[in-house]
Amino acid sequence: MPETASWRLLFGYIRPHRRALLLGGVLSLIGSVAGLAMPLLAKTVIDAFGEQRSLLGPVLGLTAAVLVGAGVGALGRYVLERMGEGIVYSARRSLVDRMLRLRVPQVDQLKPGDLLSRVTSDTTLLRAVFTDGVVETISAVFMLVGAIVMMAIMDGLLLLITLAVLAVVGSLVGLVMPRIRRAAMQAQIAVGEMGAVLDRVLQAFRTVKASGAEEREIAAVGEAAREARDRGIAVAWLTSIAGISAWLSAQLAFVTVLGVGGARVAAGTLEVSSLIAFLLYLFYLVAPMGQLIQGFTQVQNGLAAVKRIREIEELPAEEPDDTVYHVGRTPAGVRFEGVVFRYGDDRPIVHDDVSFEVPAGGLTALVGPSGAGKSSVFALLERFYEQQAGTITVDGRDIRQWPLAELRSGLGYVEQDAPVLDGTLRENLVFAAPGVEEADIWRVLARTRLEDLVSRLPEGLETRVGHRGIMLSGGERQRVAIARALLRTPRLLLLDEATSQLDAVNELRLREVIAEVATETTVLVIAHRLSTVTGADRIVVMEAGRVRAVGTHRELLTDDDLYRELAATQFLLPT
Ligand SMILES: Nc1ncnc2c1ncn2[C@@H]1O[C@H](COP(=O)(O)OP(=O)(O)OP(=O)(O)O)[C@@H](O)[C@H]1O
Repeated sequence: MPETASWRLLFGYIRPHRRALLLGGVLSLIGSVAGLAMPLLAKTVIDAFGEQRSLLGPVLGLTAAVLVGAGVGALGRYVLERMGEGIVYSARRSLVDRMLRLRVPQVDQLKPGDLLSRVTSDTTLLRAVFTDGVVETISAVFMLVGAIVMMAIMDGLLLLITLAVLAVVGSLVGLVMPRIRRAAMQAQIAVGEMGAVLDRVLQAFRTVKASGAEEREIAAVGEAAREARDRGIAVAWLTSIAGISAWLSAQLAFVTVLGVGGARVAAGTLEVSSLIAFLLYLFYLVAPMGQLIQGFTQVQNGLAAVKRIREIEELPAEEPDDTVYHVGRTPAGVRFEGVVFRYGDDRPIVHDDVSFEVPAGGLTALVGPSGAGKSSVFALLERFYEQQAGTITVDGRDIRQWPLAELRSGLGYVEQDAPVLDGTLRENLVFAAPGVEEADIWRVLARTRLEDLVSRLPEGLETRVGHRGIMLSGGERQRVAIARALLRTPRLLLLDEATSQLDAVNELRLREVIAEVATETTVLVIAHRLSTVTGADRIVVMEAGRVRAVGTHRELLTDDDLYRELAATQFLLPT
């Protein structure tokens, strides 16, 4: 991946904050200038002392430099930290925006825990790039150049010695930096991996316990944490090698300058005050060199983080569309014609020339053995995936021609294991139709037989249902999902095995509900239990990616062997 693209993205984040960066940078520089003036001012104090002049002026100058240096420096720091928080905020906003618009096939390939760590952990590293990274680097360079200029004014020979030492440090740091970047990238990957392992455990918390797998999973998370620690240590190790070399070189330069300078003072070719000021400047080099190394490291960390953020931002995403579509309530008709579909070039074929029609209104059922490709029909209709060949039309119009948001706003979708989201029951119900009227909520609750549940709950509709609706029973969760889809007043309701977790009484009621809904809209239901769909207007029998028969329950009992077999195993054959 080209570095320039990472830099471009990095500066894209800074653009809205460039004034703050400038202000913070200028304040920090003023602080540095004040710091830089101190040895010179110290020299004037010493000289005044030696020449028995008034100390008032030089001491006041020195005090002012100390106060300005500290005050302005602190203010500059605050401005930069504030800007850093702003950058993290906008990076998180844009990353989350992108993430939620990613296409389903891309998200299939990603690990949720790793995605989470990119939003929470990687973005925080951006803060340091500009506060500790770029600004500190600039101010360190300024300090270094300033100190070198001052030293040049004082003594050329001593400066040469110092520069020779700096050259050694510079080349060493140059060698270490690419390694720091690689290690920083690996450290971030390791943190993401740990997030992914942890997420896996938390998603299957009960199964982990029931399988007695706690120890193994603790070890797996621990292993990922150890990896993250080791990678972090590698960065720290490389940074300290660079840091200690800078420090040692400064000490070496100090001793040499002291020796050579001392000899020259003894020979009378150098003033003591100049040697002291020179040595002070030499010490001034140590801090900026450390700062420079720290700054470089932060920039490397930031670049590694930006690379991980870019990986997500560069994935194909759906176009944002905030148009409010008024799709009406007229039932929609659907047609699959010669559809060929597989989930990826290297995946087996899922739909092999699938053609069938769902007329507007009424109840159509999709049945067939597991893996026949029934749920994939819904995934294609929602345009989560694109078919490789053939056409799918809604109301006679190719779904690729519909604005995505308009297409989806006419669909109610209850997926297999439809999730209930953490939040209140009300939030879950109005999730797909936020502006819905109270009366509509109660009408749908009555339809899905959820009124009893609501009256039993301590806070009614405002009761929190827990992560993934854990405080509800399986059947209740499923009915909540159906109610949610119905509140969208869909033109086409897609129910994927919607009744599999309901008890016999509720299933019967729901069958009535589906029949009722089918008088108002088009209902396409996937059912394993044929009992739910025997009354359907039309049943499409799928097997191994093909449509093998279409008809009513009665017709199929006589015409289709597979259907008869399915019915026989479910005790549905007429006696
Ligand atoms: N996201 C996916 N990525 C890759 N392959 C998938 C994906 N979803 C489903 N498949 C594969 O596609 C095939 C058809 O799956 P599909 O869910 O459509 O079948 P189904 O008829 O609904 O089965 P079931 O009744 O068991 O839910 C299966 O072999 C499955 O492994």
